Amino acid sequence: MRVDIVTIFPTFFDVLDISLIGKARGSGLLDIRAHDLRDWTHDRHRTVDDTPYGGGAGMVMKPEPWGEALDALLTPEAVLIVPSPAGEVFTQPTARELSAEAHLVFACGRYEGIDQRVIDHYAQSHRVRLISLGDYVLNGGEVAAMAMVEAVSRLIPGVVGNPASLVEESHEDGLLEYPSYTKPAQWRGEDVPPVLLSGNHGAIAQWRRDRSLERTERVRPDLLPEAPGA
Ligand SMILES: N#Cc1c(-c2ccc3cc[nH]c3c2)n[nH]c1N
Repeated sequence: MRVDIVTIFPTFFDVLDISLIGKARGSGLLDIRAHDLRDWTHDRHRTVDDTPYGGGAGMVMKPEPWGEALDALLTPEAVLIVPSPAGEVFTQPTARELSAEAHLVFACGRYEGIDQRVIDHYAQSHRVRLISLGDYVLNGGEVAAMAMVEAVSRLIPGVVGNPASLVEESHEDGLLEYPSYTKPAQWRGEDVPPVLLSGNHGAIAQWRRDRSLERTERVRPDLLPEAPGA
């Protein structure tokens, strides 16, 4: 998978050089490139923003640099992802969907956002998705893009060593994951649940399912599957 990220803070994505994603980049599984939007400006101050038409506080990102950048980076099959609080909320199904794509291009806005004509222009020729990380306000699209790149990349075969570890995770089966334990068997007077030491794999699987349902009912009842006939 190729991922291009356009931002005025390209060094923000240096962290993608480490850990599993860094290894996947090294092995060629992932081709992730961060680009400085200002490389597509032509004035002495490398200007990327201007005052909003209609007045109001803040600045809006100019369309010209974005047009030159996206013309240079978009391929016909690319999905253009614009992190935005006005977008669809990013979920594990969204991550799985995007992990099947060959090319993702992230347009990370700042200030009050990107001139709407950029989104409208590329929607005529490409799949464009406005995606929100959640219902809270960030200062720009970079944090959201980073989260999405990690959530999508880890689903690509070969990026995470043991694919089985992707199965029993929160949200992968639509529920929150069960609690996990490791050695020592006793710690500060607390014991590991005995069933986990029993070697009875059926009982362990059932205990884990019960804990997952219990946790989901308590913390995220909205994730519970509808009762049949509800
Ligand atoms: N995704 C997402 C966002 C944002 C966001 C995204 C882009 C820009 C550009 C200027 N301000 C932004 C906020 N806020 N909250 C979210 N969940």
